[in-house]
Amino acid sequence: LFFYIPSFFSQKYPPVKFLSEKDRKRILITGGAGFVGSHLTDKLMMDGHEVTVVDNFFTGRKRNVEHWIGHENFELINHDVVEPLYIEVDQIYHLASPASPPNYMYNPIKTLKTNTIGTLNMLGLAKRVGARLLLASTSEVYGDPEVHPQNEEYWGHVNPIGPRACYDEGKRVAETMCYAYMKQEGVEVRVARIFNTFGSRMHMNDGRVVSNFILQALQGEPLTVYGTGSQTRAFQYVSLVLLSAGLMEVNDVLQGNPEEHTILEFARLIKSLVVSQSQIQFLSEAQDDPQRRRPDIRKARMMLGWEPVVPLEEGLNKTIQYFSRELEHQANNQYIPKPKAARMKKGRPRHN
Ligand SMILES: O=C(O)[C@H]1O[C@H](OP(=O)(O)OP(=O)(O)OC[C@H]2O[C@@H](n3ccc(=O)[nH]c3=O)[C@H](O)[C@@H]2O)[C@H](O)[C@@H](O)[C@@H]1O
Repeated sequence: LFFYIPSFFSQKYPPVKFLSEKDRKRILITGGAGFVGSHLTDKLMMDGHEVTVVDNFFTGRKRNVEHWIGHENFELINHDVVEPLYIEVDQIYHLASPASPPNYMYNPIKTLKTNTIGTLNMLGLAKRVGARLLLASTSEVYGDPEVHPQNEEYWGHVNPIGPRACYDEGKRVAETMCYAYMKQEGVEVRVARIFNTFGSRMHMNDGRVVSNFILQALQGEPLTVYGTGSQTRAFQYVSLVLLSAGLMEVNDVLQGNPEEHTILEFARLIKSLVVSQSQIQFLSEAQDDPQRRRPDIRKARMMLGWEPVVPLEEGLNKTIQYFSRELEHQANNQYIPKPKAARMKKGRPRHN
């Protein structure tokens, strides 16, 4: 005997707001199953919109959005943005791209295609259906910056043939494409330059510093500091990025937490939050590693009333809890991956 149980009886979803036809938008999120994209998916779903996630699952994971599968407002499409996409939408959040240095350097040509052809495809879609498009850009467009802190007007200092170029230059030309489509075709575009972000749903093998240090500290392995550790970053907890939903209303604002730390300070902080006996191990520095980075968020403050809401330590503690659960989960599955050796290869010495 076969009983049909409609999915709304058997499935529990996070609560979603009801929006009238007029207020409800059809929103496409490329890279919506990734670390940042899946948090944005949650926010826009809970706000009551219809969300279509497009992901090729190179670094994104179905697990990150599985709690929405089957919901009438949600759709998940396994699709690579390098191929054109024909759907009807009102807004596009274009996040698709590997983001961590070891991931984007794994296949630089593919990273370039994703950020160039992928962005052209999404702008073409935006033009065709009259949708507004937000590009998730990055502080990496500044390269190894000569101006500190970085603001919206700074043009950056990028090595166009270095190991990071596939991503840095890919995102730079993606920004250029957005403005060309705006000026030439009248497409409404928004560019958000997002600074170093961390939080739950980062992949264990992500290779960025926060997930590496937390996993190393939790597993009693040495924390791998590249170079002297005197290079700086300003880290924001992922919930902050979600305010970028508001960025659909305001143009070109930097997004980040202006609290700047050296990587060595950061290693010590994580060690103490985890209460870990791990050593700190110094490895050779990564080529073209930006030495100082911090956003000047005056414009965001003025235009959005925007402030970092989650203090660094609180965000780190939440992320530590997330990775502890991940490790337990993996242990139950008998498979404990080590954080990826994320070091970038030093290139051939340059002749100066
Ligand atoms: O978030 C950003 O604004 C951009 O910058 C990041 O690049 P990066 O800042 O180099 O991010 P990490 O790989 O987390 O490295 C941060 C610093 O920690 C160092 N690091 C990294 C990993 C590690 O195990 N040890 C270590 O000392 C790196 O050399 C670097 O100086 C990533 O490329 C992107 O996710 C993003 O677009």
